[in-house]
Amino acid sequence: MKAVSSSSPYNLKPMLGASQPAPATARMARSSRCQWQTSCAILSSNVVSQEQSDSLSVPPVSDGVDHVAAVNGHNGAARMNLVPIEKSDSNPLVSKLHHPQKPLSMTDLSPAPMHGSNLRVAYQGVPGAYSEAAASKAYPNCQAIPCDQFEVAFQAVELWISDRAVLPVENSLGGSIHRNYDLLLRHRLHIVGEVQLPVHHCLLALPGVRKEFLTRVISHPQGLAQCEHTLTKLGLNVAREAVDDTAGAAEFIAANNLRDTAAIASARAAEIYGLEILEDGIQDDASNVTRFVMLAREPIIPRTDRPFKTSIVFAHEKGTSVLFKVLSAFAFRDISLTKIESRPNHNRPIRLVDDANVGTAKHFEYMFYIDFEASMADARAQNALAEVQEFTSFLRVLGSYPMDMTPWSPSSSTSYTSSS
Ligand SMILES: O=C(O)C(=O)C[C@]1(C(=O)O)C=C[C@@H](O)C=C1
Repeated sequence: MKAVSSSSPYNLKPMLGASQPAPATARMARSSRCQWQTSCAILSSNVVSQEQSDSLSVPPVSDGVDHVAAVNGHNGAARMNLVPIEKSDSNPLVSKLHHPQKPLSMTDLSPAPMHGSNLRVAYQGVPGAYSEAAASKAYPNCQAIPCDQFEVAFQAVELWISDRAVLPVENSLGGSIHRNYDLLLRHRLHIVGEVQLPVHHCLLALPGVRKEFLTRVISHPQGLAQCEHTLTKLGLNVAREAVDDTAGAAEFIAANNLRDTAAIASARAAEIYGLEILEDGIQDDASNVTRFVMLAREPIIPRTDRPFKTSIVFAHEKGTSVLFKVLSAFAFRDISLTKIESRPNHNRPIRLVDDANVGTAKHFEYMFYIDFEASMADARAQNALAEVQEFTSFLRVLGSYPMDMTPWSPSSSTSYTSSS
C-alpha cells in the first residue's frame, strides 16, 4: 500500500507521503499548517524567493519561553511540560487569515527579517552547547531556546513555541546521531537548511584542578567519541561517562563543585560556567565537523540557482533487495549522494521468510535515509524520485534546502561566541 500526502510541496505524484500516523501534537500543528500552506500557495505561485518563502513560513510567536523541558521521559506529547499554545495573531498575515474580512495589504506581504532576528530557535542542550552555536550560525541574532531533549525541540516547533529547531544529524568522526533520524520520521517537520559547524573540543575543569586529580571525564557521547584517542594519548585512562550535552557536563561540574571530574565541551562553556581549559583542541581530527539540520513547520520553495540538497527516507517490503535499484535511479541521472543511513523499520522490524526445506530466514527491515545533491525544482530529481517510487512501499521527502557552502575554516576555540 502506498501512502498519500496531500501536503507535499514538491512537484511529485501524490504518493510521496508518510504512512505513519502522526502524534496528536503533530496533527494539531498540521491543522494550522494547512491554513498557512494555502496562504503560501496563493502568495507564491513560484515567484516567491527562497528567503521570502522561508520568512513567510515563520510567524513569530509571542510568548516568553526560556527553556523547554519534558516532564516524563520522551514519549507522548500529552506528557510534555510545554507552554500553552498561543495563537499567532501577532503575525498580520496569520491574523488576517483568521479574520478574513480584513483584506491583505502590501505591508502584509513585505518579507520579514530574513536572517534570524526575532526567530525562536529550539536546540537540545544548555547555553554553551555546540547546538546553540549552530543555531546562531544558521540564524544570527535568533533567540535560541534550550530544550532538554531532541524530541522537545521537535515539539517546540510543532506547538509554535519555537519557529525553528536546529539539530545535529552527523559528525565527521562520531558518525550519525541516530535519535534524530528516527525523530525526523516520527514528526512532520521539514528540513529547510543545513549548517556544518567546526567542533573544537576543550578539556574543562574547576580552577586549580590538574589532570592528575581526575578520575572521570564526562560529556555528550559524541564528545567522548570525537576525543577518544586524544584522551588516551593524554594519559587520561579514567572513567568516561556520557551525559545529555557537552555544556551540561560543564554546568554539572560547576554546580556540584566536582574537583575529580573534567568535561569535554566548548571554550564558551568554560566561560559560562567558570571552568578552566586544561587542554585545547582535543578532538581526534583537527577538521572535526558536525552537520546540523534546520527544521520548520513548512517547507521552503526549492530553487535551482544555487546548490541544493534533498533528503528522503524510504522503505520497501522486501528490504535491502531494492537498494541497488533505488541508488541506480540517482546514478543514471548523475546525481551525487552525500549520505546514506539505515535505521530499523520500527513498523516492521523483522520479516520472516519461510522455506519449507531449510527453515525460516529472519530478515531485519530498514528505513533508508538518503541525501542527494539536487533540488526538488530540478527535473532530474523529480524523475529520479518518480522512479524510486516504483521500487518503494514508502517514500517521503524530508526537505529540499540550500547546501551549506560557507568557506572552509578549520575549527578554533574562538568560533563559539554566540551572536544571539
Ligand atoms: O552536546 C552538545 O554540545 C551538542 O550540541 C550535541 C552534539 C551532538 O549531538 O553531536 C553536537 C555537536 C558535537 O558533535 C557534540 C555534541
